[in-house]
Amino acid sequence: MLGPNRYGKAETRLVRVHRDGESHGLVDFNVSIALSGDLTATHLTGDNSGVLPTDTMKNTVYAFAKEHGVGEPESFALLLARHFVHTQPQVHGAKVSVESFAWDRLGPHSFRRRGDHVRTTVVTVTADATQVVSGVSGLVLLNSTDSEFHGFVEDGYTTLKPATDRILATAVDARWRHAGDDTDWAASFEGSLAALVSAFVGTYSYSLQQTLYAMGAGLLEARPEVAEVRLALPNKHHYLADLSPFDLENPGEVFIAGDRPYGLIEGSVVRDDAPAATAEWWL
Ligand SMILES: O=c1[nH]c(=O)c2[nH]c(=O)[nH]c2[nH]1
Repeated sequence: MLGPNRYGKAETRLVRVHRDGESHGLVDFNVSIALSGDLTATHLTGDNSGVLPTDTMKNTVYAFAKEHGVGEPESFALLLARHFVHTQPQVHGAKVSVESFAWDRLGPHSFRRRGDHVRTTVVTVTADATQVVSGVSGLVLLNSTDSEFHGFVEDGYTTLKPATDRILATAVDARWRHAGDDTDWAASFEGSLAALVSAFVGTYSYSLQQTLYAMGAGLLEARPEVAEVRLALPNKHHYLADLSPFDLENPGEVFIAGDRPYGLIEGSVVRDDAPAATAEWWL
């Protein structure tokens, strides 16, 4: 028997220049589309009469960018997802994911790509439900103090020493599910990002787990339109360098930046009256 399936065009790279007057606008997206529905025939017999080519999906991205312009990633993803569900009777669900790369303005038509985090969105549309998830990935944060880790379980294999002052660093991968599908997406994203960062900065931490909860709760407090936040926080370990062979003291000043393995702390923070999710959306 054929199990769950979907298909689409992954990673359509779109750059849209808005030439409205002297000063150009620039939008830089990576768009992935996945459609599901009545697709049994193509899998079992090769009958493609219900298959909208993935090539067409790519074309639709570029044509819509011209016809409708491109604003917030959530709005563009909603436009595309609704288009496929509403115009293709055999398509019952559309998932559109967008990575948005930020460019800082250098002049009226000059830009510099911002090197750090990527803004993300995943929109899922079916006949009777719409779900919008926004997020950020690759947001690297570091506190050089105000972090301790001790009181943990010690068994026969434990060698970790308790830490009363350590570096806490992570690359935030956060997604948050909106309660509705009509929000000021730009303000919501900027406010959510600011809330995550401010909780990381402002939390005196006894574990990355505690910081994770503070970040999720901080976002929910700041943004009433958000129902649930999921975070994946790699613990970017920094090891105090042993300088004693050289008769040098090292009171939390020289560190070895670890690469792997790394701790991976994951969790969600959800409003107690949050509406149920209508599609899978874990990271
Ligand atoms: O914040 C931390 N949480 C852990 O669960 C953990 N485990 C570990 O070895 N170091 C840390 N740090």
